[in-house]
Amino acid sequence: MSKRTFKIAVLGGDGIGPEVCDESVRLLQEVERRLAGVAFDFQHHSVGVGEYQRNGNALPDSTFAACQSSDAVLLGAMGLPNVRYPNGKEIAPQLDLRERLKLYGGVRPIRLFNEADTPLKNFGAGEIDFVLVRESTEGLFYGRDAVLDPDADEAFNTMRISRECTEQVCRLAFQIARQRDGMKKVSLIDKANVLSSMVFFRKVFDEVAQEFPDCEADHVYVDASALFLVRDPKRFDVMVTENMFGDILSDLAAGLVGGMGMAPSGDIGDSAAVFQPSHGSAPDIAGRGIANPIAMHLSAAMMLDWFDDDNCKVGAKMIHAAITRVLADASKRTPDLGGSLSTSEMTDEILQAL
Ligand SMILES: NC(=O)C1=CN([C@@H]2O[C@H](COP(=O)(O)OP(=O)(O)OC[C@H]3O[C@@H](n4cnc5c(N)ncnc54)[C@H](O)[C@@H]3O)[C@@H](O)[C@H]2O)C=CC1
Ligand SMILES: CC(C)CC(=O)C(=O)O
Ligand SMILES: [Mg+2]
Repeated sequence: MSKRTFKIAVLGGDGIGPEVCDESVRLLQEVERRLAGVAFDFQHHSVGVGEYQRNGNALPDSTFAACQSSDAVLLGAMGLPNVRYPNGKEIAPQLDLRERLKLYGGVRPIRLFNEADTPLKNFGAGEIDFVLVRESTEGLFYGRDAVLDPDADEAFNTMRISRECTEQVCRLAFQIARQRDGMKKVSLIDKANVLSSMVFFRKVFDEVAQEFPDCEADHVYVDASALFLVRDPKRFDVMVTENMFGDILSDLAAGLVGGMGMAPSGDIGDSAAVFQPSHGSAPDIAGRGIANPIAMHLSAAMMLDWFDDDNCKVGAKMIHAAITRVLADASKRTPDLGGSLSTSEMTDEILQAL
């Protein structure tokens, strides 16, 4: 039987990025061995701060071309707080990737695997379970190219909300709600009480909602949503919001289920996708082999699920089930969650549970 081959561009990046990314490649290779009919062709590329320091370009053209021609990109993390472009901003080629590949949908699932990992009281495994969908190519991040005038007494960044991206991201959110075994409810997180850009976002959301009469459409202001996430996360099924609000709320949401090491992500477009944890390069723990690889592994599972292939979907379920089994035992944790396992020991546990 001939195997279907998926070409995967692997961009480890900076800090703990390569540490967790290499572990996910190891996990995927084991999944590949166990699945009939699927092969993964991993192609590693150097990106991020190291590449910028060596060659002056954090995302070389050849690497971008490789990402374009791959079936998906697996990315660790990029950027370091102390390494900046001459204009003062951090090296963040992951944002260029999202924009250039038109990855409008930043899909960030939040799930509690074990009651031991949440700071909230009275929430058991699976009782915090929602998806935050963040528009990933515009919003307030659109203003990131604004040039700072060193002599000016004020600075501006523009928020862009386009009909095209808003329709796309809202449609994606409703499609996810439809597929999930949940309340089939999409909550728009906005600031339509203050910003006209958000009034427009809400108008487009309400129009898209008409296409999904089987789903409930809800509006929550972003400040109140921060409160509700902490007080009553069960009110959310799928949330959809602009780029910066989603960036902030997705870290808050990660904190409900054990922190950044538990928060996977996929940046989805119509013809490309990048899968990476929601966390950054974590320079405070980089180089010690103690990063939690679960967010990266769950992102890898999202990638398999996104491939239009039944075998890969089985592989995604295998990874999810193995992680669920391992995390059911609260003693199996990396130090961020109070345990003593290293990054590779945590992966070994998951491999054994596959
Ligand atoms: N997608 C990306 O590539 C992202 C890159 N960044 C960049 O990463 C750098 C560091 O940013 P921070 O604000 O410190 O955010 P961060 O997400 O890297 O770290 C925040 C906190 O979470 C912890 N943490 C993160 N991932 C972890 C893991 N897998 N296991 C255990 N603990 C983990 C860190 O140790 C730290 O205490 C910055 O240069 C930032 O711009 C930040 C977020 C996303
Ligand atoms: C460089 C950052 C803006 C990336 C980030 O924080 C994220 O993807 O969540
Ligand atoms: Mg973030």
